[in-house]
Amino acid sequence: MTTLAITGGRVLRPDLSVTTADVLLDGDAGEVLEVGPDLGGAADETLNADGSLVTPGFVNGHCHVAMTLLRGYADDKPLDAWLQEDIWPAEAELTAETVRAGTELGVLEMIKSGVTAFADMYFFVPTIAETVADAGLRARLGHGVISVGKDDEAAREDAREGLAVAEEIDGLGDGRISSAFMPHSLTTVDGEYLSEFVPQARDLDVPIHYHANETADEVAPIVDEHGERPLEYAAERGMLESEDFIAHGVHVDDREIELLAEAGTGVIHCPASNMKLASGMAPVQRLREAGVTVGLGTDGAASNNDLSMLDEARDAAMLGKLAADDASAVPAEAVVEMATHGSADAVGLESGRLEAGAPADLAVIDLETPHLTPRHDLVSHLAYAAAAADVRHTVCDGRVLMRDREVQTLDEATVRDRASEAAESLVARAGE
Ligand SMILES: CSC[C@H]1O[C@@H](n2cnc3c(O)ncnc32)[C@H](O)[C@@H]1O
Ligand SMILES: [Zn+2]
Repeated sequence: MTTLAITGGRVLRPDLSVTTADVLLDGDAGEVLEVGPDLGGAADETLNADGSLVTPGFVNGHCHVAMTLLRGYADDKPLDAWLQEDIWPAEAELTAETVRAGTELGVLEMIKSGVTAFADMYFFVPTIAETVADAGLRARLGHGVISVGKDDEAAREDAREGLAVAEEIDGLGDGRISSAFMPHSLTTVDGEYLSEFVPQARDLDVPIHYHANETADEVAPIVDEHGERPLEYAAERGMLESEDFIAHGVHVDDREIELLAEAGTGVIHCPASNMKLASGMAPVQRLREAGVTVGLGTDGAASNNDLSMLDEARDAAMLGKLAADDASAVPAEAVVEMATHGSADAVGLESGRLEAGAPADLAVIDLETPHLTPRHDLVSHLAYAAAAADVRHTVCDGRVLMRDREVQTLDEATVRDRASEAAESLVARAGE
C-alpha cells in the first residue's frame, strides 16, 4: 500500500465542523484511511497543508466541459436565442479533436479550482472520457440526445448512440468514469423517444440526467400540449427515479417539489447560468426544506463563464436569499454541503465527505491571504470569500493532481495553446 498524508491543515468534517488534523490516504485503493492527529510520520508521501483548509473535493453536478471553447463567444442573450443563434451552429462544427482540446482546458480549470468530480452531457463522449481518465478526475458522462430537427431515423440513431456510449465508457479510468443516459431536455426530445429509450437505459442500470424546468418558455409547451407539469410528464415516462438527477429545476411548483422529494431525484442548481441567461431563480430553500437532494453545477463555461464551484457556492447563497426574500435562506453551510456531498449524492458518487472509507478526493485551500483574514468561520469563508486561485493542492482517488498550483497530469501551457487554436478554428468554421 502506498500512503499519502495531508499534514498540518484544518479539516472540514462531514458535519461541517473544522478540526486541526492530518488526513491519511491509501493511494492504491484511492480511499481515506484516517483523519486525525500526527499521521504524517509513517506516510510514503506528504502534502503540506500548513495554514490551509482541507475540504472534500468539489463536485460539479452539471457541466458541458468542452464548452470552454465557446467561453465569451456569445453572451447577454436568453437561453433559446443563445442556443439557436450562436451555440448550436458552432457546435455543429465540433470534431473529436476540438472536443478533446476543450475538455483538456475545462478539466485543467476544474483541477485548478479544487473540483475532483463532475457530471457532463455533451458530444464525442468517448473522447471526453479518455481525456478525463488521463487527467485523473472522476466523472459521470453521457451523450446529449436531441430529437428535434431530426427525422425519425436520425433521432433513433442519436438515442441509440446515447445508450451505446453509456455502456462503452462505464468503468473506464480505473472505475473513475461512470455514465448516464442523457436526453437533452423534455422539450428537445420527443415523448415517443423518451418512452422507448428510457426503459432501455434502465436495463443498462444507468441513471437518467436531463435539463428540466429551466425557463418558463420550456414549461409552457408541456403544460399546453399534455395538460400536466413537466416533472409529472417526466415521471410518467420513468424519468424520475432515485438515481436520476435533473439540471436547473428553476420553474417548479409545489407538486413538482413533492414529486422530486418522494422520488429521491436530485436537482443540480446552476445559479450563475440561471442569472446570466435570465432563466429565473430556483426555489432552493423550498427544495431543501422539502427534503430534495440539491447539488450545484456550473453548466457550461459559455453561460457562466467559468467552472469554479467556489463562485457557484457564493452565487447560490446570494441568489437563494433573493429568491426566498429572506437573508437567512440558503446559508453558508447549505451551499458548502451542496458543492460537496449534495452534488455527489445527486450524481450518484460516493465522494463529497472526508472520513475513513470515503474516496480520497480533496482540495487544500490556502487561508493565508488578505481576503480570508480574519478567520472567524471557515465555512463562511468557503461560501462567501474563497476563490479558485486559493486552491493549493487537488487530490483525486488518492493521486495528487495539483501540487502547489502546479497541475501534474496536464501541461498547462500546451493545453491553453491547443484550446485557443481549436476555439479559433471552430468559430471560423461556424462563420463560413
Ligand atoms: C446535447 S449536448 C448538451 C447541449 O446542451 C447545451 N446547453 C448548454 N447549456 C445549456 C443550458 O443551460 N440549457 C440547455 N442546454 C444547454 C449545449 O450547448 C449542448 O448543445
Ligand atoms: Zn446544461
